[in-house]
Amino acid sequence: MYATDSYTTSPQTRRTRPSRSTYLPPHLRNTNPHSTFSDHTPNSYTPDSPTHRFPPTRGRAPPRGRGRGRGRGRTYLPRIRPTFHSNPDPNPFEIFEKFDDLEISESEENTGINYDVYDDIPVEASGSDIPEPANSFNEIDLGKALNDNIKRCKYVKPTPVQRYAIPVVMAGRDLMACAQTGSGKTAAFCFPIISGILKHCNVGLGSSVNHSGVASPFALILSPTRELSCQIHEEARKFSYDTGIKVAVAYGGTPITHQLHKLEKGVDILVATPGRLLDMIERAKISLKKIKYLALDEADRMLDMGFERQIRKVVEQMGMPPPGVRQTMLFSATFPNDIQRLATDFLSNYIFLTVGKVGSSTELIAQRVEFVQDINKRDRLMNLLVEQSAKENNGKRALTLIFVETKRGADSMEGWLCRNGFQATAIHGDKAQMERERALRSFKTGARPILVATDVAARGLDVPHVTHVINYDLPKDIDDYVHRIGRTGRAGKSGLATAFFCDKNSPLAKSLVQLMQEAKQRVPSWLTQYAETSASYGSSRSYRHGGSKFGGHDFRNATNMGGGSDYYSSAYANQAAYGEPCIAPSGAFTSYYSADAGFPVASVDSYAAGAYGYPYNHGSLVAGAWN
Ligand SMILES: Nc1ncnc2c1ncn2[C@@H]1O[C@H](COP(=O)(O)OP(=O)(O)OP(=O)(O)O)[C@@H](O)[C@H]1O
Repeated sequence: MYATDSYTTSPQTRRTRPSRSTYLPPHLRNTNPHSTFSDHTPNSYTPDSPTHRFPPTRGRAPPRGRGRGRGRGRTYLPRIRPTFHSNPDPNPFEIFEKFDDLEISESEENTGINYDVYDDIPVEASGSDIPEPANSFNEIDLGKALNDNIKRCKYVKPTPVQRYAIPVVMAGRDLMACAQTGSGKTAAFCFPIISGILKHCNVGLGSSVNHSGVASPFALILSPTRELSCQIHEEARKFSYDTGIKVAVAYGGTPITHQLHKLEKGVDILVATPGRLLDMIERAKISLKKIKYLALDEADRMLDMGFERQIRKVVEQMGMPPPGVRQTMLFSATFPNDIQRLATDFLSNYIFLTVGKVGSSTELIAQRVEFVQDINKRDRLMNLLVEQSAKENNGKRALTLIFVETKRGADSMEGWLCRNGFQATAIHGDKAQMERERALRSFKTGARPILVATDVAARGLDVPHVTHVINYDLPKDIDDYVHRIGRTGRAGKSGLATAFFCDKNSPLAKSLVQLMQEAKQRVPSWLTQYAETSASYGSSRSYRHGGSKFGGHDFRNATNMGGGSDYYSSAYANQAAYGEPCIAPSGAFTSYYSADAGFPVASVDSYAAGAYGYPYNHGSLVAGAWN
């Protein structure tokens, strides 16, 4: 732990909300000591919570063994047959299929992930007593069963968000984490949940379902879309394989009876979309009173206008233990300040973590923006697809994801592509759930290598081999653009994102230019001109609400900095990392790296800098930044 400070709850930070009329299902009434939360643990942040920068990992990675190189040092272990007696999962063969090979291997071969791309990634953490990051999975006490599954997944070492986030949650802390798309956030919240349940809960003793058939999971993972819930469910099942932990999923659009039937067999980790979950709670099929871990994936989306009411109901009015009793984790690639502020209602003394130039696209994604008038878009798309199929050789099918604005547009585009000889399918919110699942499956398998989608497919979906994302219609919000293009360039792989820009997209121009510059992309001069002249200047949601760039700052500090502060560049991070006291170009941060301590010890907090005896330069700070 970095015992850098001792913070007490600031009374001003305590937020109260008007009470709402609350429906409590019969089975929850007067039974739960936590069912009224008027005195819940307040958020114990102070606006001047310290921010820590961590050095890049370059040079600190554990030495590679002799296992590199074809055929050398590969560890062959006896093939493990699944032993289903200890895993009461109703359909274990699904899992067997997912593990293409259940052999446990230490080899770095076949992992398919280029960990080197993460070496220089900048990391910031703010809050009190921040646990130290881990360099390897072995350094974290995850338990043998989970470690075996990590090896089965061929995860050789943690991605940066995993290195930093897992120790935070394992230390019992709440977390708001912001990390680039495709950087492994799912495992970052699943691993500590699984490990915690194995250590602290009575798994397998029938505790997760009572005699009246009400299931009481220990962990709840909420996500905004049905497909993402299914994906997290599959991941969590893989990670829990052979541990005895039961994972279930609840999402709408399919008959509830099948899902209820599964719940009756018990559930330790429930992955759900909010609407279906509320339905199940109201039918007295799920109780939240034993929840120890609550994770919100795509947390900014979960708390924006579309979902906030439902999330509040689930978290605050359905008997779930309050913040401080349960542990809460919020993850996303983007975190606007206004949403961060809302989220504090669900958190207690949390750590805010940003990994990477957060909210920005990774540099692994090559971004191209073309000026195309609406009337010419189909022609241009056709040319792109023809060029692309000409390049596809080696019999390998690359997958292309095309984003359009409307559901009708998606259907019409699907029909047009098919009529023109392309194997396309479409996914959007008006399709029946079975059709949605069929579309996604045929895309994933390559049977239909072109998927036309609305934003329903923008967040979280992890489809390997998506090499090209085309924004046929650009979204209105830059965060949506970040999530959309993040369907490619995942897990260290590279990808291409093409956007068709026309006059009506000019409000997005400024944020698009800044995003592209952050990701070191070539920005066409016409787009820069649009950015300079368009109404995007001063436009509210188009560019990083609250002024913090790419949603990557702890709003507790950002509000104190008067907003508008620049995120530091890699060069700046490196400067800090190599031991030089330095001032961020915009005066946003002061950061030092201590050779003795091995980590950066000072940050935005002048007290923190002073405390470690380093010179502190107020010279370039933004006026009023510390008030
Ligand atoms: N430590 C690891 N080693 C190798 N691969 C990993 C590791 N962690 C995650 N992955 C793989 O990286 C891919 C992306 O992970 P994941 O879907 O969790 O990303 P994400 O950060 O949640 O993305 P998004 O922001 O789009 O939701 C997945 O295919 C996952 O299996």
